[in-house]
Amino acid sequence: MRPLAAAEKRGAPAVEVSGLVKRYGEKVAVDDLSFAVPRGSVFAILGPNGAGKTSTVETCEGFRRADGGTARVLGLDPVRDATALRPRVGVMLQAGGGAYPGARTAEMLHLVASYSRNPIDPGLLLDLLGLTPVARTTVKRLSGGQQQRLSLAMAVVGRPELVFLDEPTAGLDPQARHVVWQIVEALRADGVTTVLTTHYMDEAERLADEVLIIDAGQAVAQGTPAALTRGEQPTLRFRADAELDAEALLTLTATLPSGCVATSAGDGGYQVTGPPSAIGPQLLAAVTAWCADRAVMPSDLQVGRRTLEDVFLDLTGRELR
Ligand SMILES: Nc1ncnc2c1ncn2[C@@H]1O[C@H](COP(=O)(O)OP(=O)(O)OP(=O)(O)O)[C@@H](O)[C@H]1O
Repeated sequence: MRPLAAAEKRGAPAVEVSGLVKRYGEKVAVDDLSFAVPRGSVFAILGPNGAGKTSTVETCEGFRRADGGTARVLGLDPVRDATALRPRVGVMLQAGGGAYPGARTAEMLHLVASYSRNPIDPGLLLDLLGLTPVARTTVKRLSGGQQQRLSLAMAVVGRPELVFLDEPTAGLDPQARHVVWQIVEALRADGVTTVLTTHYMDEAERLADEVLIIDAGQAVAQGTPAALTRGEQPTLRFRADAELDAEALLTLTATLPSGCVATSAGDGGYQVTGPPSAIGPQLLAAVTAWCADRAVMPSDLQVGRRTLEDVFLDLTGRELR
């Protein structure tokens, strides 16, 4: 058995980033970012396009050098100790990169598996990820989604201790997304640490033990999804098949229990906020009665806590996508 590294003995984080700075010329992509990923956890880095997610993980993967601060991975330096880290860390690059275009799918996965002492059965992974029908197809002929799934298989086949997944489900169909989620859950059950980047809030909420929200290279919030979305104000949300202008929203507000206010949430969506005691059956009845009076059909009606997207909007005034 491999002797335990000193960092493991101390229960040190799997990844520890401290004051990280990454620049491209004048552009500061990562701006004094610090976070720690506990071993065995799923850690999601969430942020809009260009927030600095890929720059951060690629620095941790040893593909980029930090311009300031430090990144420690399994207690080691990702650039200097790259050789020692390679068998212990799985990497899934953005958009499914990393496979040789001329290799066949199964051949590629067997090759990666051959670098590991105790790999997962490649055939099993191909099956699980729906790649068996294209096992003999060359990588360059795979669809984008198939390349992405192969890239995930390559990241996990060697039973790494830590996996970096850069937007693992971007562009995948719902069924493939669920398979990816199941794999991440299986990794966690096996004690593997996963760091993933995403701009899907539902993915982060479903998978992550801890979420770091970044914007313009800086951390804007960090915590468990439950802690981040534990809003002071529960909210009722709905969509309507007709536009509700400011005047309509005022008349709706006037019919609601005291303290409740109806506002537009943009994009055909509306929300009612108010004191927690008022967000209940009476409110629901008042909203639907008002809609019925005006022959407005409400849809996607839900009462609940804030989503990570709401948190992000509150923090930055911008949408997550
Ligand atoms: N090689 C590069 N050269 C110049 N600028 C870069 C380079 N890579 C990234 N950037 C810039 O750095 C910023 C952060 O990019 P990065 O890819 O890390 O963000 P991201 O959060 O992963 O975005 P996305 O969700 O679009 O993948 C962006 O403004 C991007 O344009």
